[in-house]
Amino acid sequence: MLFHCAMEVRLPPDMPKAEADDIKAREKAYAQDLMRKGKWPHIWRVAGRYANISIIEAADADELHAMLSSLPLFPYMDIEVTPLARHPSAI
Ligand SMILES: O=C(O)CC1=CCC(=O)O1
Repeated sequence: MLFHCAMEVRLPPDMPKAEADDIKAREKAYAQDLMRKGKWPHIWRVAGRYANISIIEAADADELHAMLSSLPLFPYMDIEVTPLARHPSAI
């Protein structure tokens, strides 16, 4: 099933740049691995904010939570999840 995930990143302003750069690099590698596997088909930057809108494929909420909570940035993100169902007008 598909989940709409709105992620807002809030890194502590006093986090050393090297630490922030390392977390961001690990986040990118982890996310791109899921994208290559087809589990993360969309990610869009929210213009003007350190935030993204993503569509993530997971069997259920438990799998989604496992994926999201493994993100290196997870401790520094607010994530709002909306489960998506097929719209009856979709073709
Ligand atoms: O930069 C972000 O929006 C946070 C993020 C989530 C997955 C990713 O690669 O970056």
